[in-house]
Amino acid sequence: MKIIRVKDDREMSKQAARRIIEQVRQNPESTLGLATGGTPEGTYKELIKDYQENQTSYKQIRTFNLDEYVGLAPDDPNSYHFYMNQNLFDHIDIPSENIHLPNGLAEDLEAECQRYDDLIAELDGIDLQILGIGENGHIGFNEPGTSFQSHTHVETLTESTREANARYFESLRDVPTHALTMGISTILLSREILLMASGEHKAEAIYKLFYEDVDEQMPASILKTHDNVTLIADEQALSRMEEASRESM
Ligand SMILES: O=P(O)(O)OC[C@H]1O[C@](O)(CO)[C@@H](O)[C@@H]1O
Repeated sequence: MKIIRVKDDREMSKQAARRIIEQVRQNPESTLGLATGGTPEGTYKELIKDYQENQTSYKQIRTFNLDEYVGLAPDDPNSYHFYMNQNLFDHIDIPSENIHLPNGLAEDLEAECQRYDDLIAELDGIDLQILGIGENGHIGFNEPGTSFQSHTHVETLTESTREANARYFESLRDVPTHALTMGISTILLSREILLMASGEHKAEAIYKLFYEDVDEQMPASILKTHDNVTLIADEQALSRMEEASRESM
């Protein structure tokens, strides 16, 4: 895993945006895998800025988001559909038919998961996948204990994830208990992965990522087996890992 160490969230966002823009320019028909949450917000702002200043076009780009809450409609302000429209899609020239997120309102959730995986495969997979990391090491919504062989599936959210994401909701009670998420094996099929982390609250997860074995209890640890992963992390997120490496010298 390649590591790019940056000063802060702003630098992380710029570095990630730079790589995404390069991908879009080199292959305007790329398929991007996108994430939600706090981590990629600055990156999406940078993409919008670049679109306005340099007219980088997304007309032929296709996107697949990692996850969506079960039970939230696309126009629900807490849904990841809404987040993506507000934070990126409404501000660039991507056609709506090129945008894909799992449908959290599907009547048959199992069939919806299968449809999502089939569509990713049909469109020849993901060229560049953006990932954040949960404080408990989750990627997408794959919580600790999820099989590394998992495909897109319904995940029961842990209390710690619901608490971490409650900041977007009126109260913890409103945070859905389940989500649809690309599985670990779905994520690993991406040809390139950009993992992003910023802030001290991510320091423990990043430390475990490097200092603990590849284990299903630490979902992000599987990324160490992929041959094209770059971690872009800021000083705070790297602090615990760097402290441990200093101590072992
Ligand atoms: O970026 P945050 O808000 O810290 O969340 C970490 C990860 O957890 C999720 O919210 C769950 O999918 C991701 O969107 C994100 O990458």
